[in-house]
Amino acid sequence: PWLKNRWQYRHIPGPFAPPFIGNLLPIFRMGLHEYMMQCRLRYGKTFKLYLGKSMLLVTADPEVARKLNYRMNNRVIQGQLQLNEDDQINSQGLVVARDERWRMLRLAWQPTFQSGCLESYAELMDSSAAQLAQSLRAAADSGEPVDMWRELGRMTLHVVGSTAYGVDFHTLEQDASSGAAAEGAELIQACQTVFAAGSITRGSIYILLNAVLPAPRLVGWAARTMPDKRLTQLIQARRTIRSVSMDLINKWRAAHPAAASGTANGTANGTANGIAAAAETPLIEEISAAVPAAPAAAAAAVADAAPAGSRDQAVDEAPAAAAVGKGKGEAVRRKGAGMAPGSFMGLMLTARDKTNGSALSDAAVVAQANTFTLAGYETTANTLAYCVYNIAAHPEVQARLLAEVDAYGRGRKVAYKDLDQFPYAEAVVREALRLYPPATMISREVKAGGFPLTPQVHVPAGQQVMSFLYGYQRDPEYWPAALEFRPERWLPEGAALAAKSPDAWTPFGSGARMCIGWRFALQEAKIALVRLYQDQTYQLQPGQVPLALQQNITLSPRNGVWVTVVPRS
Ligand code: HEM
Repeated sequence: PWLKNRWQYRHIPGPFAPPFIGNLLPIFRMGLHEYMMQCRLRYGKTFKLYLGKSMLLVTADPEVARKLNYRMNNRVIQGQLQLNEDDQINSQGLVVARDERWRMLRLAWQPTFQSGCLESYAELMDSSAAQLAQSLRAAADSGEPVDMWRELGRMTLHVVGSTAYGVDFHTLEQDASSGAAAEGAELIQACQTVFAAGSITRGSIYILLNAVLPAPRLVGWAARTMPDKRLTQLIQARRTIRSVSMDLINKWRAAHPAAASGTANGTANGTANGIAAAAETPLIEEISAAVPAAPAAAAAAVADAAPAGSRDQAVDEAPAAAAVGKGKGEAVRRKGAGMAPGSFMGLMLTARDKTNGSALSDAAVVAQANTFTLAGYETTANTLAYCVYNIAAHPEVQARLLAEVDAYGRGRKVAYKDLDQFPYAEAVVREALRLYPPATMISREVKAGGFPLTPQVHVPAGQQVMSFLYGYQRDPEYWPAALEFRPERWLPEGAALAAKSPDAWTPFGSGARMCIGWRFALQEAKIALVRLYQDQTYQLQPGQVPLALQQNITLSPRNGVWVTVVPRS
């Protein structure tokens, strides 16, 4: 395939790539996102590069990316090491699922993100943000610098616990040395490890070998037999997250005995924290007996949803660059069927495949919960950390944000009905997502019929194409003052700085497979910004401008965002 690829795509420009290692050396040196940016500048909007032995076909043209994302529904998850049952479990999550299975899962997830639910999450998000602000107050008193990236991660995980599962993950407690707070700290550590250790450049040597050597089984065998430190940490971290998910299933079953009684392993067999027990729990097991009907609200919501994959639905939902600042999502304020916070697990456990009536196995439910926990943790924490960094680095932005926050009222809860009162905070979030998109590129597998990547190159079915959104979101062809942090470009007054293409801002992807949590994330970020700036500001520790970035699974601050917390008078 290596030789065939090189021949077949010889007309697509790209850097010289030696066999096996491909372009890994410069990628190691400057990071994948920066290297791809260089390729974009040197070779144009369509190029190829080699991530070890695998070729990446890349488009940095937002219009081509839109066509690709709307037409293709599967993504390729590259070079996964198959180590243990956690890999089998995680391959069933919504991010990885394909075709009909993905469609079924997407429908099952959807009610969680409808307006009715988002409304009920607002209070929980507000409470988590207020708790974080309160805990940062202690840092203000002591004058000790804090890493806002990590602090914000404590909050985003707290929000996942309360909104999706109706539990307190205890990640916001000040003293994490024992009890539930220590378990919360363990969960945070596990999430951080998954994101840090899963990358080619910073992860286990076996992840690198798997990218380079054309012998995945051999590498898999060696990794299982002689795991290195990073891999051992990764395996342990995944086990921790899975245990928490399993514990949440058990808790749900214990709290809903009537609904759970119909399930094969519907007994609450967790220990106090579930972490020890879950490792022994037989996970890969189908729910065989009659399954209770989905909760009425969920069923109604699923029935109402447009068929996933339809272009209309995606267009309706997509937060296109051009639309922002005008209607600001009236469409997304449609009232959905209200689900109580914490219903995610119930939705998953009672979801059924319409085609054959089967329920999700426990493994599949664990996979969805793992996905929610991880997706809800890292991306939003990164986004908010980029906001804090940029606000601190731009005094004029901070002044305007503070004016908006003060106009609402210091110490006041941020209510869902008032979210329209923070256009500037929203502009800050959108601008941070433009310059620092946590996902720098997204993948699609070309389906039958192929895809016209350029007028000369028709990509055949099965091939992966990446949309390099980090590239076009920073491209002066689409953005005036492209590399400047200018939130006003998202407001009517900043029309001269607005995007020149409605497709040039896609931090959440696009098409039917677009991020399912985008409204959740924007809402959380906005509420958090208001709360965090009500009583304090954050001053950057010296030496952090420009911010050092690194591309692991997400684009994250390489050394965190270190600030001193300054109380407001
Ligand atoms: C600022 C925060 C976030 C960013 C920047 C982000 C970005 C993305 C992107 C770029 C994709 C791929 C879209 C595509 O392929 O077209 C994605 C998918 C996904 N995101 Fe997010 N995301 C964020 C927050 C969240 C949250 C809070 C959740 C909720 C739990 C979430 C859950 C997911 C899931 C499940 C998918 C896969 C959807 C599918 O394949 O159908 N994300 N996200």
